Amino acid sequence: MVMAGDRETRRDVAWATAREYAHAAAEPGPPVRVALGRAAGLVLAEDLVASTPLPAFDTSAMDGFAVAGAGPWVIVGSARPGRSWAAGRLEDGQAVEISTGAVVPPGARAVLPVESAVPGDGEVAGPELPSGKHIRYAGEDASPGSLLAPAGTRARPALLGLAASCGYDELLVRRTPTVRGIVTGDELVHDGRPGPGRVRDALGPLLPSLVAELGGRLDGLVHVPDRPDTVLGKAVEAAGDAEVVVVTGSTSVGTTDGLRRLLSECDARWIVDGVACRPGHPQLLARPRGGPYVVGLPGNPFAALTAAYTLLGPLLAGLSRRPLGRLPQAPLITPVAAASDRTRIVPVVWDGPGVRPVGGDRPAFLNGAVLGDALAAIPPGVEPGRPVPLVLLRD
Ligand SMILES: Nc1nc2c(c(=O)[nH]1)N[C@H]1C(S)=C(S)[C@@H](COP(=O)(O)OP(=O)(O)OC[C@H]3O[C@@H](n4cnc5c(N)ncnc54)[C@H](O)[C@@H]3O)O[C@H]1N2
Ligand code: MOO
Repeated sequence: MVMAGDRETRRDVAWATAREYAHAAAEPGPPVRVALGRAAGLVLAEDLVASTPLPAFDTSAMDGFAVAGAGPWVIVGSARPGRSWAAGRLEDGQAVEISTGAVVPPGARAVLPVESAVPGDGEVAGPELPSGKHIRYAGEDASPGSLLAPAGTRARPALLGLAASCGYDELLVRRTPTVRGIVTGDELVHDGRPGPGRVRDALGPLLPSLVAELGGRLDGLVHVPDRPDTVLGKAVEAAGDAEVVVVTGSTSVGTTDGLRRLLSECDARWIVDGVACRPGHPQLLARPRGGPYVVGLPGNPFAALTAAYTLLGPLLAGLSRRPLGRLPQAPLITPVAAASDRTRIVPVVWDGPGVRPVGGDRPAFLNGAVLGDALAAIPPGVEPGRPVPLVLLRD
């Protein structure tokens, strides 16, 4: 368990530690019960366990004949999905024509697939089959009470199908954390081409899908000028009904960058005050008392993106009680010099057994992140050829 520290201990935190701090700081709200059809994408708040044996009954894995004893077998009836052969127990020398998914009659020893069956007059012959062949026995996949998915698993399509197979009509899940966006910058324009003194806002357009990808829901976005400070303060206050407020720009030390000052003035608890990485160094995470978490992303767009994967992603995971998990690792095929004192974050593509930098990764340029499969987080001082952690940009 990572404990909260004072501001000094939260300055220029190592990149991997910053992720842990953000994750550990999250205090999720109570879970809610929702209909299965509304649970897509939400995170389980309790373990998913099998409530019945799976399959729930002995069932045929093949279209053919359920047979008892040695052949040839006299055909005494048929069994279809949803319509069982109800005439009691199959005796040796008898067969029931059966469809895949139908209940296997008691007494049947195996299912003879139709392709192996030799039809006769009211009977069927075929090769000898090992006992149990092509029968899926009740409880073979899971017995009642067995753990199918732990709390913290996201309800992806397979989980929804599995829950339905088990007979669940509702699931206990975490609400998707709500996020409010505040984009700061007097120089920003929202349409047309960039030009001298005109910077096209890149973060407003990317925030909704980035937040969704990281497990939250952006439920509002405002643009505020850099000055006066009170404007940013009022915007943060107005966003108080969201769980997380993301402020872009304003993270640095210039006269127009008021976020740190604002958070200090309201006596916020500092969770991360700068991360020892490049780009993204000035990012921050703090929580004004009784208020939402405030994530500060640097204004430079690639720096903001890397910062979102560093602090916002782990925070949102924590708010849904999703585990942080261990990042996948791979070596860099083309060596990249590690920095001595900070993590370097570099977009990379897969290349055989490793990854290689794709370029286009200066702090304001998103091209590398567009083309990359992952962001490699190259720890300080790591030796060339060693595996480095990867934040995947694509599934
Ligand atoms: N004296 C220092 N100056 C700076 C430092 C430092 O340590 N000492 N750190 C630099 C680093 S690193 C970064 S990153 C930036 C972070 O600055 P802010 O978060 O305060 O952001 P701004 O100053 O407002 O903008 C920086 C840059 O990004 C452009 N920008 C801002 N918002 C957007 C947007 N929505 N879409 C596209 N581009 C945006 C803005 O025009 C600036 O060019 O601070 C350095 N300075
Ligand atoms: O850290 Mo800044 O984010 O390098 O550009």
